[in-house]
Amino acid sequence: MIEFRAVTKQFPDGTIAVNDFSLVIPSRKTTVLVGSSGSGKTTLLRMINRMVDPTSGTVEIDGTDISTLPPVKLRRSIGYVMQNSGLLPHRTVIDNVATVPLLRGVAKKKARQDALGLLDTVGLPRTLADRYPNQLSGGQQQRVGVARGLAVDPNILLMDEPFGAVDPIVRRELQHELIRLQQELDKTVVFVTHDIEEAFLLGDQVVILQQGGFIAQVGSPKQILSAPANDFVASFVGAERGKRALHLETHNGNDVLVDSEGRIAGVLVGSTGAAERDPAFDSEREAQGGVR
Ligand SMILES: Nc1ncnc2c1ncn2[C@@H]1O[C@H](COP(=O)(O)OP(=O)(O)OP(=O)(O)O)[C@@H](O)[C@H]1O
Repeated sequence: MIEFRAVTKQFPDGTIAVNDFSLVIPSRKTTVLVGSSGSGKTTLLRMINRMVDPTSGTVEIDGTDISTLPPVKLRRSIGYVMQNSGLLPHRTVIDNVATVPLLRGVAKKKARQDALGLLDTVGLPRTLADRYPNQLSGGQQQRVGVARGLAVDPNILLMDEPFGAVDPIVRRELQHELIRLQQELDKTVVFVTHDIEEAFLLGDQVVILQQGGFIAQVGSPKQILSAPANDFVASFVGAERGKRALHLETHNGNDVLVDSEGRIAGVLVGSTGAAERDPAFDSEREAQGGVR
């Protein structure tokens, strides 16, 4: 469990990025921080691995105040995946994935072997192992980024807009891969996005933020969709804009996210998942123009 207790971050230029923020992030679930640009999402994420330290307040992991832990050691024990994959351009795929384990002293042969296994995990063919990042598609690069984030077998995986730079179809593929991975790996995932649809698809817990890291609402997608806490949340969810208004429907016993034009955006995490394998569901999706 990760806990923020009354955390404030003021940068040296006086900007208060996060003001008196408190939140419990449960273990082995996906928590999504969603909000518009500048609401403090990245700052909050980076406080979990001490890339940023709070000005006041504490961040705890499993009851330990992380300000008492050495930052580099902490950082190397937590997976971090960022937008544009953050891969080192002059290193091959396999070397990128193995970087942190090597830094932590894992033998070269084992680090390489483990890295090949991680390519399997994220659905990349091993034949890509010796390519350089610029020889991969954007989606493949992001998968390598996820493999690298998983390379130290972390309990916690931080993801900062990891799918923000890829086209919508690849983005949807990566989102579904992440749902699959999460069912398999059972990590505590903290995911940042400005896309509410992505937040609802991936999050067990969704945190809607306003400027200064002010929590407009926190809850499961179902709770937020069925009872937006205030006008801000309602308009963020799209309830008042009409066009992209999201709502829940039940299909084959699953909670399905549907937009105002009747298109199915996906099956909510925590649903049984049966609909994704149900041919009836596929034909229904096709009839509605498919998953976007
Ligand atoms: N190093 C810094 N120095 C000064 N101000 C900063 C610094 N980093 C972030 N900020 C400011 O803190 C606020 C929150 O920034 P942050 O990057 O956490 O927001 P965000 O929600 O992740 O935004 P985005 O979606 O655009 O990435 C913004 O006003 C930003 O300009």
